[in-house]
Amino acid sequence: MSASPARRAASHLLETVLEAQRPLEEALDGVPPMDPRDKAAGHRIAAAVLRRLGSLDAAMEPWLRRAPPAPALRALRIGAAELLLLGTPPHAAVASAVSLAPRPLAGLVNAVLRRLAEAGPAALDGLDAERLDTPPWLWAAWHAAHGEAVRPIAAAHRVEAPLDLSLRPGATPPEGATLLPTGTARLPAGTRITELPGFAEGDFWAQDMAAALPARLLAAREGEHVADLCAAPGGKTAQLALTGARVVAVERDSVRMGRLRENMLRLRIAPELVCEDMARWQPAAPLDAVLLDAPCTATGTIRRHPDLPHLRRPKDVSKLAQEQRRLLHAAARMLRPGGRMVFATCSLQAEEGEAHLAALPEGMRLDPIRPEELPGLEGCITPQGALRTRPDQGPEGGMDGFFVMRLARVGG
Ligand SMILES: C[S@@+](CC[C@H](N)C(=O)[O-])C[C@H]1O[C@@H](n2cnc3c(N)ncnc32)[C@H](O)[C@@H]1O
Repeated sequence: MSASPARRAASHLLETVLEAQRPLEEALDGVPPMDPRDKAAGHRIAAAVLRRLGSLDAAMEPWLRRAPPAPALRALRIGAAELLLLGTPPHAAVASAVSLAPRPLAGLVNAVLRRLAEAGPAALDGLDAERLDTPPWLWAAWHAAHGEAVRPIAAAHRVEAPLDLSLRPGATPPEGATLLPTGTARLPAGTRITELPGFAEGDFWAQDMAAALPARLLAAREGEHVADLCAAPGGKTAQLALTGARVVAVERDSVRMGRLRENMLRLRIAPELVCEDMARWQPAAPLDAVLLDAPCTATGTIRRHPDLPHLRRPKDVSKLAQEQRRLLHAAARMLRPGGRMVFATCSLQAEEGEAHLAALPEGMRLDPIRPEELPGLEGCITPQGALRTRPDQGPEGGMDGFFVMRLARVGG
């Protein structure tokens, strides 16, 4: 038996993420041409392995004397995920994993997976899944930042996020969607946005419920001159432009700017586009408001990107936090007296969030977020008036982890 295209795709994805240390999205682009359904099935298997890697390895450990070579380990992990998490019939899961393994190691893969098939999903019982599936440095950082919530945060990462949509004003939510109190329409995980009626017409775009909050908190008004300073792929640009404000979208990466352009075309929005490092860009006149959705480790989006815990390192956090400070200061210089800024990161790391409150740019003060601005999420407002969301919070299905603070330039 030769391995199915879906399992070969899964193996390629795992090799690219875990061994080559490249992002899953990039790995997906590199999958050899195949039926899209096979590719989607391979993606689903690889994502399950990445989400539960520690647990799967722990479940197999009793039958492994030492770590097998990488190709055999990949086959074992794929087989284990299918047996323990994805409900694949045992004979198919074992046989296909065996066919993925290099010849001399096929016997080992067969022996281990047969034992695992006998145990079934109960092989995961009693394991400390939250800890096993979270790199220790992230666990420690989240424990320091969020206390006992570290465990529910880790548990939330086991589940794929729903598809959240931001709607164009006046658009009807797609059938079957739940309308959340903040205005986001929520559909089950795995829903394909491009297949929803209204997609081509630009009635909505994908945007996590928490990701829709920063632009709302900026409260741009018709006629105001506003910049979205780290704009691609443009979810927040769309929100700002649909208020009637005059929006300029600044993005440094030309490929990502191309995606933003396409999204704006579909949504029938025409902001001004500037492809440049925002720290070098100067508006023609001081601005009324800026949104700075700064580059970050994105650890608040692990439910959507299960590769992140395997790719990020502690040094990335400090490097990005430093870059965020640089951009924060540059953004502050663009505002008129009285002008507003919303700073956001989709990170759970305090260094990329709460720590910035202690070092505001000169001439800027905190403009505390008020509970009445966020009905249903009042508990996510920090004592200082910033917003902290976590994946274990919010309505059924959770939300991404974001830090958001609103600042105002003194005077005016
Ligand atoms: C968190 S993403 C923005 C997501 C976007 N705001 C949205 O809602 O769709 C950060 C973006 O900032 C861009 N970026 C990073 N550094 C930048 C800089 N110095 N100037 C402009 N854009 C930058 C990245 O290429 C990336 O597209």
